[in-house]
Amino acid sequence: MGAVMVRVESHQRPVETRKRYNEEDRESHERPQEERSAAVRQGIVDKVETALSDPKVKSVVICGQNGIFCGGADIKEFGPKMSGPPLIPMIHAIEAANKPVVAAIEGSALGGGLELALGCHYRIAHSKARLGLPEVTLGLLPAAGGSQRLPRLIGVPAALDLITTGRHVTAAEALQLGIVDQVTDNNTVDAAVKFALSVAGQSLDARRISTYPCPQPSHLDALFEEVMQKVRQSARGAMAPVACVQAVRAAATLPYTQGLEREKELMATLFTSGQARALQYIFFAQRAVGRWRMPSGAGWDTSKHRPVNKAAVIGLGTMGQGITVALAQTGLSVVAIETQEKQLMKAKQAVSSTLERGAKRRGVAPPLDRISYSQNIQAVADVDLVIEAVFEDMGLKMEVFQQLSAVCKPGTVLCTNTSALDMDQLASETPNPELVVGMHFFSPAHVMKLLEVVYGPRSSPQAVATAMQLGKKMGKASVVVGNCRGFVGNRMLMPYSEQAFFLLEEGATPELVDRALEEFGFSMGLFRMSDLAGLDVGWRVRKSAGLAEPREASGQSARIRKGYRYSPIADLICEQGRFGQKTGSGWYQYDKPGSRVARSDPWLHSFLEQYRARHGLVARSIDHQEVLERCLYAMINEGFRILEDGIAAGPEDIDVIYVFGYGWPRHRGGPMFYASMVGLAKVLERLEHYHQAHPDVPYLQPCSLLKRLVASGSPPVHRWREVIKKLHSQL
Ligand SMILES: C[C@H](O)[C@H](C)C(=O)SCCNC(=O)CCNC(=O)[C@H](O)C(C)(C)COP(=O)([O-])OP(=O)([O-])OC[C@H]1O[C@@H](n2cnc3c(N)ncnc32)[C@H](O)[C@@H]1OP(=O)([O-])[O-]
Repeated sequence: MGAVMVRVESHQRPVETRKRYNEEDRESHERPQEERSAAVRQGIVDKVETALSDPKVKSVVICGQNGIFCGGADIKEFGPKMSGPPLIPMIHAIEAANKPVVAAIEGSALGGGLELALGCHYRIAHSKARLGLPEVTLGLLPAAGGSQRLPRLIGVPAALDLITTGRHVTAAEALQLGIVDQVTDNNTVDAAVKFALSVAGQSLDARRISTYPCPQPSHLDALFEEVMQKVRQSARGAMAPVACVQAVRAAATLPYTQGLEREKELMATLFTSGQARALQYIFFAQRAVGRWRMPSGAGWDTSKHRPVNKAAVIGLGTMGQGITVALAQTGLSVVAIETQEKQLMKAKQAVSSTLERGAKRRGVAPPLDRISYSQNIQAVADVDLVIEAVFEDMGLKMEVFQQLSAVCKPGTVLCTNTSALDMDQLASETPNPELVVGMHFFSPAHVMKLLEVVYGPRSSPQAVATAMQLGKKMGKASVVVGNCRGFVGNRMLMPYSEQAFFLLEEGATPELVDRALEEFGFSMGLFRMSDLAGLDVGWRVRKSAGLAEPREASGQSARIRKGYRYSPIADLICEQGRFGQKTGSGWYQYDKPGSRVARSDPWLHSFLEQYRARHGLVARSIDHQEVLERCLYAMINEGFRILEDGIAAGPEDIDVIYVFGYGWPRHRGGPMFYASMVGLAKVLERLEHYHQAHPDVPYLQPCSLLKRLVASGSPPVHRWREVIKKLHSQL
């Protein structure tokens, strides 16, 4: 006997076994998750010990199961008391072995999985394998020696990049970096066994990474200062990226054992932090939204999607161009329709250059030949799915849907990219409203990860399943939501921005509000974001809602709409032609139209003072706490209304929407998770406080679902779905 195989059972089962698993591993699968993970570690310890003590065994191969090496520690197992053998001594025992131990890496070697492989003497990877230390994305750091071994193996700059970003690298890049010793296209385990036999009996002194000196770049201190500054800036308050830099610094400046101690200390500051819980919540929320369900009960596991091999985009404005790029990058054939010739030529150029840039970055050929352009809607006769992205005007969209109904083959799924119009009204323009759904992309559509898939009262589960499958193919975080004004994301944005406008009336400035939101972790505060998106977009929406009509310049009625408080400030500066970056001025001023650097604008400050004087408003000092409570709690309150209305099935849906589409800081878990962290009773009390102060602001009136959750003892966020289900069953 030569090489012995130690097989690692992973917690992520390939797709086909997720729905069913065979009898023999029913026993193992029915054991609690944490017991299973502890058993995996115990299994490795036992098998390696046996192999090392068996004189017939010359070398050992560690491999995974189901084509996956190991996705790391079991996130579900994280808690105060973890059972079974700890990772670090287990990996030390492997590294100290007197027989070669080779890791056969297939699928993923991530986190603790890569740390296990770094403890082995050699690493053989399949060409399709993905490797990385993504702990920072979970609010943690590589805590099984990874932050000490990786810098010793590949150098400080490369290790800093992988550990502070958590990005996965391909096997090819891992070979180039020196993480793996060989890459194979064939059976990895066979290749590893062959390799293990070939190195049997050879000295292993030079193969124990923890004994390596850490390469010292000449400008070590300057390098760490520069990286720490960059990391602090992009982290926007996230703790883990900073701790990752400190851990790698320990590797570069301390002996291995002391570095390992430092790694442990830093991990202890992160492990139970609110941020780690928020990031791990989002990890599972991203997977939970894939298990979508409609109020009818139909869902991901009961609805088969229609095959989509050819898709069409109608209207090649900014959104249409982004959607065309995103579709072409999936390998689909795309028909791009634009009736205006000039716009068609402009769009073709923009789409081609975007695809060329993307292909160059990925080192592949641009899929330009997959797209056919036409001014004639007849060209979509043989497509499987259409995404309409024409100008946001109901009349125009209804016309397009009438034309599509006449042209498209039976069964074609018709999707609208509207962000505010009633998609069910569009469905009425077709003989098959069951085939109509919303696919609400976010600009730029080929970059932004979020996709709201909107079902109307007549949308079929199959049409929803088809849109969700296409969203997955585009690499989107796709969330199924019901049809209502603004769906989920934009609907919650209304109370958020309304409060910000009211705060300006009461004495705040755009700078103060934005600073509070950016310190909270948003990449951009509301006013800077609005200037980027264009103030005319929101103005058009307020006009179509009958809110923005100009009224006489002073007195109470200018600030009342439909009996409730309203702030016309944004409408008034739009009337001045101030639409933000695109016009060179908005809530801030910019050097010239199109420039992105926002500077305080004295004109806007004096405009606010005159506005307050005209309406008899007295400015008062407003602190960051009030800005956060009013803007975020009003948004959260609307989130509860959305859950109550069944427009979103659970808090995870809302949180994934806000993290992937609205810049909500990921390390804060999303608006609903944040509410659970703050404490629902606190959120309710503060809303009641502000509603009492502003009884003419209905968005501040606490939602009954929030009251119900508080009354039932504020259950943890992952239990809200039960309360909501019970609520809906009683309705
Ligand atoms: C000491 C050490 O330093 C530290 C402390 C650590 O090691 S911290 C841990 C570090 N490891 C990670 O960050 C890797 C996280 N996982 C992934 O990135 C991906 O999963 C994947 C590996 C690239 C596969 O993607 P996939 O698209 O093929 O399938 P999936 O849908 O994502 O996953 C399939 C199923 O497996 C579940 N799952 C995946 N990884 C898991 C993990 N690490 N823990 C628990 N569950 C996990 C997931 O929730 C889903 O469950 P369900 O939804 O079916 O119920």
